[in-house]
Formats: sequence, structure tokens, C-alpha cells
Amino acid sequence: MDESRRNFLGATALGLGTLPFVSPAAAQTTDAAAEAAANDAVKPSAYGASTAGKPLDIISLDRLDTAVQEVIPEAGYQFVSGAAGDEWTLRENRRAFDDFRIEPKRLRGVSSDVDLSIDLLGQTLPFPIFTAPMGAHGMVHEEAEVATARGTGMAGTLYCSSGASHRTLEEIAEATQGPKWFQLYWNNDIEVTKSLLKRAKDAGYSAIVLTADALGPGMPDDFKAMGAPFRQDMVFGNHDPERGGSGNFFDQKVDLDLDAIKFIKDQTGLPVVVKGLLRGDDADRCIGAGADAIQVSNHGGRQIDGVPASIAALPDVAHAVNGRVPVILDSGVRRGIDVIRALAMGANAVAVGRPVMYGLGLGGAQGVQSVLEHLGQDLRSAMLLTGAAKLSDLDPSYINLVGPSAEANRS
Ligand SMILES: Cc1cc2nc3c(=O)[nH]c(=O)nc-3n(C[C@H](O)[C@H](O)[C@H](O)COP(=O)(O)O)c2cc1C
Ligand SMILES: O=C(O)C(=O)c1ccccc1
Repeated sequence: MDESRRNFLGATALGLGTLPFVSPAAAQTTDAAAEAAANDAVKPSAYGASTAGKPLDIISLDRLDTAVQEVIPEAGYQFVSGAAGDEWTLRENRRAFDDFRIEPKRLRGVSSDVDLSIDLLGQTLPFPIFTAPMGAHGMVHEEAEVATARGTGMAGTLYCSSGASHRTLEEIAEATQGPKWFQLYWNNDIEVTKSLLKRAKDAGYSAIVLTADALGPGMPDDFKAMGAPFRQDMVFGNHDPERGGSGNFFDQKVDLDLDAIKFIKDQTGLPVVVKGLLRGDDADRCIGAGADAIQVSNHGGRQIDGVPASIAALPDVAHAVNGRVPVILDSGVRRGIDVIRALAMGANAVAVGRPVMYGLGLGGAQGVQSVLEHLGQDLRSAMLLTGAAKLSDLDPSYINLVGPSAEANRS
């Protein structure tokens, strides 16, 4: 391996300090992982990341959280599962769905072959659910993003590739037969940013996602308390090998403005999705600046604690967007009824983060496929029980908004 590429944590412009590595030799194989070694399906490496490859029998996505702790290293689990600060926003991302009470419609002749497919920026998805951009999959599985992308493609849906991936964007692009978008973390060196955009376009990504809400990797307290041990043998693969020096993500430009949207469009000719908005006025500004889609998100609660749940922010954003561009929602989506609530309140699709990572740990590519297909099936039965014959039927008439989310949207 090229030594300069190992050096990706050199830049600490974000004040993160030097993040320590876990060397494979020093890393202790966990008891759980040692136990799992007895199981043919799971062969932990020295670090302990999973090598599982099997479909999963899923009861609910929430239950994967407990199961995955048996097969991935403690550091990986703390990194993925945790969130910023007191994790109030993380909890709120789940709780606030309860404010969106479903008011089902009966005897409407809804059949079980409901068409769940959608068109999103010119691509067809089998259901309005896809894999959110997440970095550092090597913390969870030896095959890292290559397995996640393959599994997402096996489910036929969209893989959004993180700009902080452990594998290169080209390797990831090759791994999936399905639609793919590239999420950009803008580098301080504009030549690196341009080169990433060119590489993404050349590799066949069909849209660029500009993440607008992140300062650095999520740093949950429990992960910091472990010394934030990122893996030594992993490389953030979107680093530009030609340029040496620090890796892409850790030299991120944080003072971006609306000009970034036009720049990406000019460089690539691809549609731009702005991810990480929680306000209608921001959505309006971004559309004015050329955004082709808006992703309502609080980054799974991993960046700033104390902000509202994504679902609570959705009505205001959807109202401002007013159908001009597609709206995507992520953060806390775990069940079919959550997808119904999001779509009824104006989203066109949802993205899912942590459950996909847990599927990756528990079953590799096949586990990822199981997670996405499970949610698709759960949506299908939720549609029947809600009495909605097609996705376009879903509108606010199916929802009674109560509690804090109703208060927040009363204006
Ligand atoms: C481990 C992890 C890594 C993430 N990395 C990125 C990233 O590189 N870029 C990005 O835009 N969002 C990133 N996110 C945020 C997700 O795209 C998404 O907003 C969030 O996970 C959705 O919430 P959920 O996990 O509750 O589904 C990450 C989330 C997790 C859990
Ligand atoms: O942790 C995150 O949320 C995130 O965006 C990220 C950034 C860099 C590396 C890994 C994850």
C-alpha cells in the first residue's frame, strides 16, 4: 500500500485532534467475535470486523441493533450506533414519528400488488427506499462499501456512496448493478474536489449529493471514550492518490455557500441533491441556486444535538419546496409506517442509515439486501392496512399531526 495514502488523518483542520488508530495486532478480538469464529458464516479478522455473508431472517430492523453487537467490534458498534452530544436528537428521530398519527381509510378496494416503484431523478427504484451515504464501512465488515453497494444493487435500489468511504468510488461503482449517487465532502484543495467530481462522473454515478450539515465524522461520547479507534489498515478510498497528503474527508471545507451547487453542476452536468436541511427557507434558497432535490436530514443525530427530528422538520420543508423538486427524508426510518408518514407529508423517498450497516455486519451483501427488502415488504403491508392504493394517494389527509411536531409546525 502506498504509504502516503495511509496518512489520511494528517489534516486536523476541524480541530478533531489526532484520531488514534487501532493496529490490527494490538486490537483484541472480542469475546463475541471469538465465539462467532466457531460459526462458519462469520470469520472475524484480527480486528474483528465481520466477514459474514448470508441472508437475514428479519423480525424488525430495531432488533438488528442487539444482534449486530455479537459480530462486530465494540468500536465499530459505538461509532455507528451513537450520535452527537446527549443523543437527544437521535432519540427524537424515533419519537417524533409518533406525532404523525395514521388515519387509515377502509373498504377502498386496495390490492396487495400495490406498485411501490418510483422514479427519482430519472432512475427507477423498486420501492421509495434507498441506502443513505455512510462512511467507514470497514469498521463493520471486511468487504466494506463494496458489499453494501452490491447488496443494495441486489435489492434493486439506489446506493448513495459516501465521500468518506473506505473503498474507492470506482470499486464501489463496479460493485452495484443498481442506480448510484456520489456524496461529496468538499475538499479544501479545489483540485481534489474537481478530481473527485470527475472521477464520480466517469464511474457512472448519476447524481452528486452535497452534504451541508457535517463538520467531521460522528463522534459519539462512547466512541470518544474508547479513544476513537479508527482502523489503521483502512484507507479512506476517495482520497486522490495523485495528490498525496491528507485524505479527502479530513481536509473538508466547511464554509461552503450556495455557489457550491452551481459549481458541481458546471463541473459534472449531473443533478445535485442537497442533504442535511431542516428548514423551509434553506430549501427555497437551494432550489433557487439550482438544487435538483432536497434531502431533509439531521445526519442521524450525529452532527449537532438539539435539532428537531427530520420527520418533524419535513412539513415546513415540503411546504416551501411545493413540488418543485423531489424531497428525500432520512434519520430514524425503521418501519413501513415511517415511510408512509414521510411520503404522506411530502417526501418522495426515504434513505436508511444504521440498519443497513447492521445488515452489512450480520450478513454482508446479502444482509444489506435483506434489510432493504424487509423494509420494502413492511411498506407493502403498511400500504394495505392504511388503505392507500398507490404511493401518489398518500397525502396529509392520512395523517393527524399531534404533540410537539404539531406545535412546531403551527404557523
Ligand atoms: C456510521 C455512519 C456514517 C455516516 N457517514 C455519512 C457520510 O459519510 N456522509 C453523509 O452525508 N452522511 C453520513 N451519515 C448520515 C447518513 O447519511 C444518514 O443521514 C443517517 O444515518 C440517517 O439516519 P439513520 O441512521 O437513523 O437511518 C452517516 C451515518 C452513519 C450512521
Ligand atoms: O460519521 C459520520 O456521520 C460521517 O459523516 C463520517 C465522516 C467521515 C468518516 C466516517 C463517517
